[in-house]
Formats: sequence, C-alpha cells, structure tokens
Amino acid sequence: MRVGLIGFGAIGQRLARGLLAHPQRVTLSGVLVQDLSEAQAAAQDDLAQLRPLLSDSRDAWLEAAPDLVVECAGHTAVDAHAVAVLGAGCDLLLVSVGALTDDARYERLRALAEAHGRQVRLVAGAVGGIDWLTAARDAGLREVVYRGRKPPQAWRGSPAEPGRDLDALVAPTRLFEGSARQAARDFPRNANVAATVALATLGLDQTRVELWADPGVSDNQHEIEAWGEAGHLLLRLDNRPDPLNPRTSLVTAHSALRAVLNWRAPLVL
Ligand SMILES: NC(=O)C1=CN([C@@H]2O[C@H](COP(=O)(O)OP(=O)(O)OC[C@H]3O[C@@H](n4cnc5c(N)ncnc54)[C@H](OP(=O)(O)O)[C@@H]3O)[C@@H](O)[C@H]2O)C=CC1
Ligand SMILES: O=C([O-])CC(=O)C(=O)O
Repeated sequence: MRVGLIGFGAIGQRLARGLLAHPQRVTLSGVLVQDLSEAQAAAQDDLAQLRPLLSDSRDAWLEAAPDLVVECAGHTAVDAHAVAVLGAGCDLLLVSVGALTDDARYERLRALAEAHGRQVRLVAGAVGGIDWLTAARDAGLREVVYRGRKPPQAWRGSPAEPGRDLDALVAPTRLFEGSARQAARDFPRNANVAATVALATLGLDQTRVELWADPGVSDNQHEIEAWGEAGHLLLRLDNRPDPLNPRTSLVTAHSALRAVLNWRAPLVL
C-alpha cells in the first residue's frame, strides 16, 4: 500500500519513522508540507532518506499515487486538501478530527468518499476506549463527558492565553466548559479528541467537555466518562507529551501508524 502524508511536524515525523520500519507492508509515496526548507531541515538522521519525498506541490505529491493519505497537519490542511485527496481516489485517515465540527465539511467528505468508493476514517489518536463507546452508543448512551487536562504551557497560542499568564498559574484552572463542537473549534490544536469522543457517541452538541490547565501535571490527561445501557465507562489516560510538540500526546502518531498497518491487514486487532 502506498501512503502519502500531509504534515511533517511532531506527528508526521514520528509516523514517517514508523512507516519506514515496515517496508514490506507500506511504501511512503510522499509528504506534503507547507514550508519545504523547514521540512528539509527537519529531515535529519534516520529521516534524511525522506528528503526526496518532501513536496510543497499538491499536484506533484498526488502524482506519486498514494492509495491512502494520512492528514496530520491541522484543521486548515483538512480544509485545503481533503476534497482533492478524495477526488484523486485516495482513502483518507484524519488526525485533525476537530475539522469535522463543520457539518457541511463532514457531509461533503462523506459523500465524496462514497461517490469514489473510498473511505474516510478518523484516528482514535490520543484517546482510547473508542471501540467501547461506539458499541455502547448502539446499546444506548445517556450521557458522555470528556475532560482534558494539560500543563499550562500546552495551552500557549490557544484562546485561553490572552489575558492570562499561563506561567503564573498555581492551581488547576478550567479554561473551557461547553459542547464538544465548541471545544474542538476553539482549541483546534488541543481538543481534537473532544470531537472524536463526541462523534463516537452522542454527537458534537450533546457531548460535554471541560478543558483544564493544571500546573500540577506533566502529562496530557484525558478522562472520558459515559453512562448508558451497556454500563458505565470511566477511563483516564496519562499521556506522555511528544517532545517535538508538547500539546500533542506521543501516542497519537502510533495510533495513526496502527490504523495504517491495519488498513489492509488480513487479521486486525
Ligand atoms: N486526534 C488526535 O488525537 C490529535 C490530533 N492532533 C491534530 O494533529 C495536528 C498536527 O499535530 P502535530 O504534528 O503535533 O503538529 P505540529 O505543529 O508539530 O505539525 C504540524 C505540521 O503541519 C504543517 N502544516 C500545517 N498546514 C499544512 C498544510 N496545509 N499542508 C501541509 N502541512 C501543513 C505545519 O507547518 P507550519 O509549521 O508551517 O504551520 C507543521 O509542520 C494538530 O494541529 C491537531 O489538529 C494533534 C494531537 C492529537
Ligand atoms: O494529543 C493530545 O493530547 C490531544 C490533542 O492535542 C488534541 O486532541 O488535539
């Protein structure tokens, strides 16, 4: 299977490294980047072999004929490239799940995938339990809450920063309380998982979200609680941040890698 990537940041680099470790199962067809010289500089050591595969031209990158494209670049990249990728006949794995808080975009991508006989899949990413949640949804769910808790510096550059000295926080501070739709829209680099949990369960408007900056934690904590006919789920993950981008959990790239390797595997777990 030929796999193309969009984005070569923390997730893209870690995922590329993982794909290169499975040459018998996947071939990296190309990496679409925004800033070519920055990407060339990032492609060091074991990633140096990727330099010829980096491209800032979507047409040239698509000419390498990926079967599957993994988006790991952000909401604006979904906006810019998802339609063209599906139009070119590729499957699409989205990491920036929060981009689907736009209902029109969601429906457009779904319809395009259907028209081309392709699939859009959403990565589980930084969270777990999505299998239980989707099964419990079919059994009947009443209430779902997602709580995200990260160190203060992980919220830099987000709407929580203006008017707040993140470095001076001495106690856990709630930055947001509301719907998953609003959380994922307002915090596009921190709350994609709010959209993932919501899309797997009660939907973007019925799933409740709290986001916290907590000077007492060093991991990215994700807590999911759900009540329904199938029972009660209480799940907490203490995710190591990716050193390249501390607002992103290190496991996210591995979740994308697992999804790619499972795409056509004869036996999947
Ligand atoms: N589902 C999940 O569990 C998670 C989802 N995410 C999502 O994944 C995204 C990527 O995360 P991460 O790798 O840590 O972020 P990084 O900021 O480390 O890397 C993103 C890279 O994508 C590049 N980029 C941005 N727009 C485009 C574009 N249109 N075409 C090509 N490249 C582009 C950026 O370039 P530049 O620096 O020039 O902007 C940057 O190099 C996040 O923005 C978030 O939306 C993140 C964590 C968890
Ligand atoms: O990686 C994480 O911990 C979660 C994250 O940033 C997101 O959902 O956007």
